[in-house]
Amino acid sequence: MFSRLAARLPKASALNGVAARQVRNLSQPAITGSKGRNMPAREPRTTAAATGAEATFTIRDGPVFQGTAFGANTNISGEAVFTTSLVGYPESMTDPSYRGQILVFTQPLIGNYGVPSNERDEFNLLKYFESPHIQCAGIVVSDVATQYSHWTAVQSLGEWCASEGIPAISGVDTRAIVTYLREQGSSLARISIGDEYDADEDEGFIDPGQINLVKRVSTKAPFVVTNPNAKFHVALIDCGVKENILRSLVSRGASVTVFPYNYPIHKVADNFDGVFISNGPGDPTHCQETVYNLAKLMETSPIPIMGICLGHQLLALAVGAKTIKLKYGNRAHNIPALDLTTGQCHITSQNHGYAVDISTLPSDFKEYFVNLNDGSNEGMMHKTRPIFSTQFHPEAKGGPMDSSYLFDKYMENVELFKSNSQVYRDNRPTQFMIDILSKERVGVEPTPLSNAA
Ligand SMILES: NC(=O)CC[C@H](N)C(=O)O
Repeated sequence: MFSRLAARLPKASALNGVAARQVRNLSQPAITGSKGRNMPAREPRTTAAATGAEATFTIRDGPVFQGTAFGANTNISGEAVFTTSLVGYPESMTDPSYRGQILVFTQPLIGNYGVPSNERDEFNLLKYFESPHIQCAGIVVSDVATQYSHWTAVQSLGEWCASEGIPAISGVDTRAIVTYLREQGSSLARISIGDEYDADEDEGFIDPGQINLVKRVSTKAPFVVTNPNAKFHVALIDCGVKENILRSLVSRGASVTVFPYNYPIHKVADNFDGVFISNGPGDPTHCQETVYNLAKLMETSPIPIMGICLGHQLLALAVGAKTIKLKYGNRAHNIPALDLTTGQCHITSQNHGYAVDISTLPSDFKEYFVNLNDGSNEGMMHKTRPIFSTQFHPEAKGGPMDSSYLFDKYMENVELFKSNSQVYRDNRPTQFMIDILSKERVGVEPTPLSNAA
């Protein structure tokens, strides 16, 4: 019914942006003894800045755009995708879900509020970034601001890109690029610095859709984000988790143990009050181990589960549904999602190229949210058990906080599960947990992609 309704609605213009709202300021008790979030300092990249050099943005089998470089002096290729968000470039660029992608901004002026510091909050989580490094392969903007002004800014966008080894191009017609991508669908592309890109020297275009990117961004060993006043302990499957997902859980009274994406979670779920599946890059069908583990988990444990974005897609695959690749995806901070249980519309933050094919959902699940722009699926829930997931990002960094109540809903499920649990647990770590707590987070460095992943 709602898909038909959505089909009748006029298509919202992709450029019809609404300013993102302020992110809530969380004031929470100070944390002690937090382990694992101290990523090893990274050696500065050797790539030099290419500021002012000629640069080319080439779409495979498509148009070529000449512009000016303002980031690192290096050539890359990847999937060209566009975001219509007006603000939040530091958050988007550090979101691991953008790994392997060249991010085209439709907002014409980017960089005017600079780049913030890597300051951490009371939970030892990054305050202004969603991971310690830039994750997208490169960026494309119409007009880059070299002068910046903001109380959190410590450097310009160009300086940041150069120090992180990320090429960037400005002075190109991003409207023409987006028009092309909307008509042809998301395409492989290349940023080349210096002489015009020579097709004869084509090294091939890297297709991130063919690579298991989750393996690259997931933690290599379990680590814990501690809330000293935690009432609950949640296990999170890290497929490329954003800092604000961790913060959204920890600030609601949970300590979170973060596991590698392929950790056999069903074997350790007994130690936890809830399981959470994070966002992440690439095609969900690459994560077959995670899908298997989740299916086993749901078969053997009544534990509450919540998933976001890739987490939603993996949960859907685990219950036997299918995922599809969208023509060009949804990347914006103002996408309307209708809650089918209440009839309320929420303005949501999104970044995805794949979606769940809702017609393949098994009968014990129902659709939870639907996208009012294109009718695509935005979430699902189990009909009787505390399991639900969303395609959009309730943690919304950046973006509107309309749907942050979903974390409250999850924590209610976790609380209920814990209080009904037969085994008394006082939040002191089990021997299993002590073993895990002794490990630090293993840093995950951005590495250049190759098709031979
Ligand atoms: N933000 C995400 O988790 C993205 C999920 C998935 N990689 C997609 O593009 O659909």
